[in-house]
Amino acid sequence: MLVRRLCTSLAKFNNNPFFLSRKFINPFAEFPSSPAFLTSPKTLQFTSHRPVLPARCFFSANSPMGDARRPAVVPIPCPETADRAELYRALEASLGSPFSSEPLVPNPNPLVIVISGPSGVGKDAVIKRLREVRESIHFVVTATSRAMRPGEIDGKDYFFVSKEEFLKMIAQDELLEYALVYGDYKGIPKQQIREHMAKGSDIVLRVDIQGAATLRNILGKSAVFIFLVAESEEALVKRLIDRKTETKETLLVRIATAKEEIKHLSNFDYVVVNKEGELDGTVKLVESIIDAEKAKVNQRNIVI
Ligand SMILES: Nc1ncnc2c1ncn2[C@@H]1O[C@H](COP(=O)(O)OP(=O)(O)OP(=O)(O)O)[C@@H](O)[C@H]1O
Repeated sequence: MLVRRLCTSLAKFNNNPFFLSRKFINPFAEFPSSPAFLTSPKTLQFTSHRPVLPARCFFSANSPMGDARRPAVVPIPCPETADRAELYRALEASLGSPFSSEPLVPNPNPLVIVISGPSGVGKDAVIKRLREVRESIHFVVTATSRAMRPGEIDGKDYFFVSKEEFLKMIAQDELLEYALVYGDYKGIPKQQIREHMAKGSDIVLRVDIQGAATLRNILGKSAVFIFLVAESEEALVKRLIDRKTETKETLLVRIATAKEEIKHLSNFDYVVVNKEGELDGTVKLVESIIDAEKAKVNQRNIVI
C-alpha cells in the first residue's frame, strides 16, 4: 500500500511541469522506481507527500543554444559539498562557455567637479583636504594675476602670472573660463584638464560664484556643481577675519558680495555646509557626492 502511494506520488512529481525545470533533467529519473529502491530507508525520507532525496549530482543538459552547439551533459556537483573550483568548472561546462572576468559595466567617466562658494567659506581648505584623501583627483591649478599670499607656492596653489601674460593666454584661447575678480584675473587652463582626464583622473575646479555661472553656461550638465556655504553669515565673517589676509576694504567687499551670492544656489547641483571645526565632515560629504556620481547609470559625459 505504502509502495503504491509512493509510486503514484513520484509519477506525479515526474510529470509535473512545475518540477521539471527547463534547466535540469529530473534527478528522479536516475533512480529506479522499483519497490526495493523506494522502500529503502537509507535512500528515501518523507516530508508530507514530497520525497526528499539524499544530495545527488544534477545533470545539466540544456542550453539556450541550438542543438548543434549544445554542450554535452555535464555532472554538476552539489553546491553544499563541492569543491569551489570543481563546481565553477562544471557550471562553465554546462553553460557552454567560460565565465568572463571582464567588468560587467564600463569604468565610470572621469568627472569635472566645480567647487564654488563665497569668499572665505573654505573652498581652498576643503580641496586641500580632498586631495589628501583621494588620489584619483586632479585639482586644476588656476592661473591668476593676483599677488602671491604668504605661504602660497607658484604652480601648486596658483600659476602666478603677470596681467600681460594673462591677457596673452586669453588671446590664445588657452582658458576654459576666466574672470576679473576684485581687480585680479583668474582663469582655468584647458590643457591641464585634457591631460589629466585622459589619464582617468577626476578634475576639481575651484571658482567663485561668477566663475561657476560662466562654467555652467559652457559645460551645462556635463560637470558637477557644488556650492559650499558656511552655517551662518556670522561664521563666514569670523573665518574671513581670522584668515588675516584681507584689508578693511576687501573685507567689506567680500562680505557684502557673500550676502548676494547665496541667491545663486539654484544654479548648482549640490549644496554642502562647511561647519566650523568640521572640515573632515565637509570633505566626507563631497566624497559621497563624487561616489554617487560615479555610480550613476547615465554618466555625465564631458568634452573640453
Ligand atoms: N570648517 C572649517 N572650520 C574652521 N575653519 C575653516 C573651515 N573651513 C575653512 N576654514 C578656514 O577659513 C579660512 C577661509 O578658508 P579658505 O581660504 O579655504 O576659503 P576660500 O573659500 O578658499 O576663500 P577665497 O575664495 O577668499 O580664497 C581659512 O583660514 C581656513 O583655514
